[in-house]
Amino acid sequence: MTVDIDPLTLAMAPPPGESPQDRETRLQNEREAKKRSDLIDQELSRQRAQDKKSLKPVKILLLGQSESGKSTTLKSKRLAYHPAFKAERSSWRAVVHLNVVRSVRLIIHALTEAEASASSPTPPGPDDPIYPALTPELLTLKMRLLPLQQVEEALLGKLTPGGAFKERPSNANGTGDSLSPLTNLPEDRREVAVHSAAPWKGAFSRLMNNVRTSVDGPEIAEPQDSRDARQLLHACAEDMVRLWNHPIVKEVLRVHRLRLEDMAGFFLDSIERVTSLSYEPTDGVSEHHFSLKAGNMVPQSWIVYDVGGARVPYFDDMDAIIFLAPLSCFDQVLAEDETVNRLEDSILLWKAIVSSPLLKETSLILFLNKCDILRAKLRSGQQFGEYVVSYGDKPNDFEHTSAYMKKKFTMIAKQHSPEPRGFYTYFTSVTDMQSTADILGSVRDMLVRQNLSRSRLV
Ligand SMILES: Nc1nc2c(ncn2[C@@H]2O[C@H](COP(=O)(O)OP(=O)(O)OP(=O)(O)O)[C@@H](O)[C@H]2O)c(=O)[nH]1
Repeated sequence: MTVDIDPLTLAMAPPPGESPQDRETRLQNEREAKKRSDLIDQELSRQRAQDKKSLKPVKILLLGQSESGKSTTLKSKRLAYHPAFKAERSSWRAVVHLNVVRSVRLIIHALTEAEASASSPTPPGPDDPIYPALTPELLTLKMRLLPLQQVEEALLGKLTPGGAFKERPSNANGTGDSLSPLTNLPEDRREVAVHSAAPWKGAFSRLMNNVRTSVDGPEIAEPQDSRDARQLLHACAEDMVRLWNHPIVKEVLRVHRLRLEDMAGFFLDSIERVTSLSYEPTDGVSEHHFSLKAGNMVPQSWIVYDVGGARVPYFDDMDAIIFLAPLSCFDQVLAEDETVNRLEDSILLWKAIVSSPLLKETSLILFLNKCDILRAKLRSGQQFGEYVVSYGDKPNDFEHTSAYMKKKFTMIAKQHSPEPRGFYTYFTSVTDMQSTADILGSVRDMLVRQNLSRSRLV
């Protein structure tokens, strides 16, 4: 007969022939070992709870000239799109749309003033504006666009918590014609604007309060009223384009001294694009939240700000800047200015960023990117020194050219940083999602260590 005894039971079994005294000693030892083990467990969970509190999110600013690989970096395997990202996109779209309807409202308001002045029984005084006469076609356009006011309400509802702006001024017939120009609006309503750093921060922090989720959070569906708003905007697109391009409207705006094109959030020249049903906003600051977890560590939250385009942004409180410099573009020129070499432009942007006093305490992480394309170009015989004259006739291979560029970027960081700061470089091909995810993992570890040592925890 066989007895099925598992090895653990066997190991824990009292030794054969154990005396009552030995048994008591053994049990006492076991009780003490258990007590120690429980204490260790308690300490570990206390530390974990403490870490959870002390681990601030890592805040990263993602920068680089257009086409340098910013979006691709964000798409790397472990940072794949997730619900919060979608929610932010749709909120950003709401901000763009809000700016469109708001601009249209201002035009309608100016037309109403022009109409009122034409029908006024008293002749205009010497200081009164002289408006051109409005055509019946324009008056019809104006009527047709009035329903857009509801869109503005819906969008404001989406962007501001708790419908804070329900009590907006409106005239007796409810058309909103009596609204004052933008400059007379309450401060917090003017804030929902784009192309201007400060208002953006306000608008986005409000958005984030509304839509912030974690990686594990639920998917946020676009609300019905916001979808209706998009449909209505789309349906009105043609009328809005006609209104904005109408020569009499231009003249009325001139007399009214309203220069919409100078205002934050000007999108009237892009009505067709931004009101298309498939419009996905790409312009402006977007904020990406996710959390990365390694082994047993507490998940580390990341916030990555993608400013888009080649501007030096105004952000404080960042842990690091990831700057993407595409090395492979040594033989290309800028689309907007064919006299400027793209690699040279990247160096200039780098110089501007590292010299910025506003970002002086932020660590720099340089991704010398598109290394795979650089390799392929050099292998096919493209001569690096022909475009980067200072390179001279050094060997035309990846090792030498990449090392040369690393040295150049490093020198600039050393010479132009207002204060000594953390500086790390990586050669990257961010289309290789796995290796980018690994590099971001190292960046995270490095920043976590940096944060911990700053707060004297290690
Ligand atoms: N082969 C290769 N292609 C890359 C690499 N990085 C980016 N690309 C490609 O370059 C193009 C531009 O990359 P994006 O990530 O869109 O660049 P971006 O910086 O977000 O560009 P903007 O949106 O214009 O600011 C895309 O087609 C990418 O697939 C790389 O390391 N290797």
